[in-house]
Amino acid sequence: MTTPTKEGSAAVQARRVLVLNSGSSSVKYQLLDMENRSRLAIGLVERIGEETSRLLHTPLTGGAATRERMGRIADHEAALKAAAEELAADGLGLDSPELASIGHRVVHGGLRFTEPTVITEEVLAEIERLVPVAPLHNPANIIGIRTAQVLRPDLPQVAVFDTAFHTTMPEYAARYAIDVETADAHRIRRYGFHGTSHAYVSRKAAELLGRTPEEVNVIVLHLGNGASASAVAGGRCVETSMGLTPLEGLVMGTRSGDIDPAVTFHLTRVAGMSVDEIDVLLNKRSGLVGLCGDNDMREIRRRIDEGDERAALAFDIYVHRLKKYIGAYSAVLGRVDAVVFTAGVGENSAPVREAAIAGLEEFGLAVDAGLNAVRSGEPRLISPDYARVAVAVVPTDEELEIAGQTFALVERLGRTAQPGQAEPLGRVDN
Ligand SMILES: Nc1ncnc2c1ncn2[C@@H]1O[C@H](COP(=O)(O)OP(=O)(O)O)[C@@H](O)[C@H]1O
Ligand SMILES: CC(=O)OP(=O)(O)O
Ligand SMILES: [Mg+2]
Repeated sequence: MTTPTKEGSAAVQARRVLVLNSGSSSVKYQLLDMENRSRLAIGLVERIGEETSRLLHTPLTGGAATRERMGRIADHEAALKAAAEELAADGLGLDSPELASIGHRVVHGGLRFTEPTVITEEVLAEIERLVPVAPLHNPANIIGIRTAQVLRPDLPQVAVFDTAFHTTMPEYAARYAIDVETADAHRIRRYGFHGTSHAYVSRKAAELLGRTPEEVNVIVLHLGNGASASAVAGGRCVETSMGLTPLEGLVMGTRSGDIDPAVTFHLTRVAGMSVDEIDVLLNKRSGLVGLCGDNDMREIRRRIDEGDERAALAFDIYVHRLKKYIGAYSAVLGRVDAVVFTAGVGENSAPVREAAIAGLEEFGLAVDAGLNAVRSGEPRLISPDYARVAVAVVPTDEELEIAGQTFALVERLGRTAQPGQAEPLGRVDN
């Protein structure tokens, strides 16, 4: 993209993309140069709204060190403004004519958004409409977008949706077996999340195997604080574990994953809990934290090493659920070329990977202890040569993927726009 300078004379190449990943209480951001797909700066604002907010900012050019700001950052708007100040202090301010676009991770896009989308008022209204099915995520995404629009009203803002990759799921995988009229009236179905990660990781896994994405069937296990599994056949998602909301499926840091839905009626009737209380219970006080009081796998492993039985049981429940999904998705795919671990737990916890694959030799799966113990930021195989199915660790990079999709879209639109017609960018609706 070419952007006029402030003087309106010579033009500079706008090749930078700022990526914003706004979570319920945090904002992660990265500024990337898409000329060579390199990072210029990365940062994180956490515990937004608390007295103990913290901003960590790392410039990646010029060798400067990480900077830390402690103390209350009231809301997502303040967080983003603080991040913009840090970037400006490194000479990477958002007012730069080199900035081509701001790419936003948006968690719930329903069925409508299957591609990266330039954000218009109408697109924002749709993201807003989906708040009830992504209450922890979409509101934060909306504030991130609104604040970025104020900071750079002239730039196209692009939404990249967690749900987009999963829209290829066949109807029989996406539809719940409940009354069709009720489901359709309220758009109740499996949407799936973490799609940007599942897409990126499944593609990288094919590369690791020396094949094209079209040639391989893979099971991706995205194990972060939120966790989800997906079955990807020939580059297309055919099944995933998260559902209408990011609550279903695997055991997560604070979310229960699969339970009998009748647990909710039961709690209403016998414990007198309200719907909102049950929502908090299942989303924030369940999963690993509900089982043992900790949601960080490092801490859980440390406690297990000290003989803590609650931590050991939480670990076993977490791994048992993973194993069930590996088995189920092996059946769904018929032939599996690779099982791939990614995100914080998947990339770093050798004990989780070992335990999840243990006993699956009949499925052609095995882990080599030596390879599994290697720590690396690179995609790598951890299965022995004799194993029929590869087991791999592939670090995810949602920000790079969002930046790539954002930049490709604004470049495409920049090319199709007529000279002097830059303005309609903001109204493109796809
Ligand atoms: N070295 C490690 N060993 C084991 N688990 C780790 C390690 N580093 C991070 N984790 C796990 O990864 C989780 C965070 O994963 P991440 O993908 O960053 O989550 P999110 O993006 O959802 O915030 C932590 O809560 C912790 O359980
Ligand atoms: C959708 C989801 O669960 O996201 P995260 O893992 O970032 O909470
Ligand atoms: Mg994540």
